Amino acid sequence: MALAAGRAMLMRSGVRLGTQAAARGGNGARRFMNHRVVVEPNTVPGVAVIKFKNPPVNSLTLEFLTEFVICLEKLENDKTFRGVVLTSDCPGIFSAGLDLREMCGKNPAHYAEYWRAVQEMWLKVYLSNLVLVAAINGTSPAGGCLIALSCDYRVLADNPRYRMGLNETLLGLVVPFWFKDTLVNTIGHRASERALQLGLLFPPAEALQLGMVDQVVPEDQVQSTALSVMTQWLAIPDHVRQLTKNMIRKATADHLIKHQEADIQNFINFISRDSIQKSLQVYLENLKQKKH
Ligand SMILES: CC/C=C\CC/C=C/CC(=O)SCCNC(=O)CCNC(=O)[C@H](O)C(C)(C)COP(=O)(O)OP(=O)(O)OC[C@H]1O[C@@H](n2cnc3c(N)ncnc32)[C@H](O)[C@@H]1OP(=O)(O)O
Repeated sequence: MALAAGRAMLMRSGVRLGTQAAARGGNGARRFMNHRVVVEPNTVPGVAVIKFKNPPVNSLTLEFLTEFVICLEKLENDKTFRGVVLTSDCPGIFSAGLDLREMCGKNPAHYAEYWRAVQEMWLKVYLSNLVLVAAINGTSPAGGCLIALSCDYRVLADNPRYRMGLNETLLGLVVPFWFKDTLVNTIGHRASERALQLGLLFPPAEALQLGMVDQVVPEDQVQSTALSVMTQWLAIPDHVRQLTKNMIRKATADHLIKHQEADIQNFINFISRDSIQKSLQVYLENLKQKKH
């Protein structure tokens, strides 16, 4: 249903589905390209690399979210793939999180469509049958951090400029319960309480200490490390690993699935408030100002 809506949206925006450019790379591997998400089968059999390519900062626009979900779905349905590495094609930035312009100055119907796309993306990543390893080669606040937290394993580049965390309170936003649940499941209750209230963004050493990431490695080794970790995960038969993953994650996902419509309505009510719109505009303005 969501996929169908996404396809319709992409058709409206002029993106042709089923006609991804396919080219052969130097090693003979096929390389699929959408506009904003690039999928590269890798040298590790059964593993694809998804590169986020939505410059300048890989913000999670409606179109990006739709392409990303369709890509994951295609890989899941193609039985030659068992694992995916998620990484970024934008230097220094994994993802800047939800696109602030999607949440500013729009109408309730747009907010509903956008929030449903955010929910569907999270459910798709969180419950994926594939092994997902995040190769975090840049900063990843808020929604960007959520994507990484929803993977099975996280490798972060050792660069003190790269920060990770759920910083929603710094934007005047209340973190959705399923963002919170994902963080609590990863770093525990007490650490989440502090991180979420203060909107903390952690440098690599602290992210590692908290358990927000599993490994910190030199920047030029992020993808190769993610691929070698993948080999270990793929040594486990898919069906037992998938059933185990589902058993662990189902309750968290079901919480959103059960309250999906109420969560959309809550988002619309919250984001439409004048005070929230004002603080998002100020935040965007501050991002612009810091350049001058
Ligand atoms: C009930 C629930 C209600 C609400 C829940 C809503 C949940 C929201 C979760 C989120 O994900 S909110 C988004 C949080 N993201 C951030 O706070 C990141 C903001 N961006 C930055 O801190 C920086 O841009 C950066 C560190 C990612 C990159 O810095 P730098 O390389 O210096 O680039 P610029 O800052 O110059 O940015 C370039 C360009 O991109 C625009 N931009 C940046 N982030 C976003 C974004 N998230 N959405 C839309 N646009 C973004 C920025 O404004 C610049 O645009 P110009 O037009 O000025 O070039």
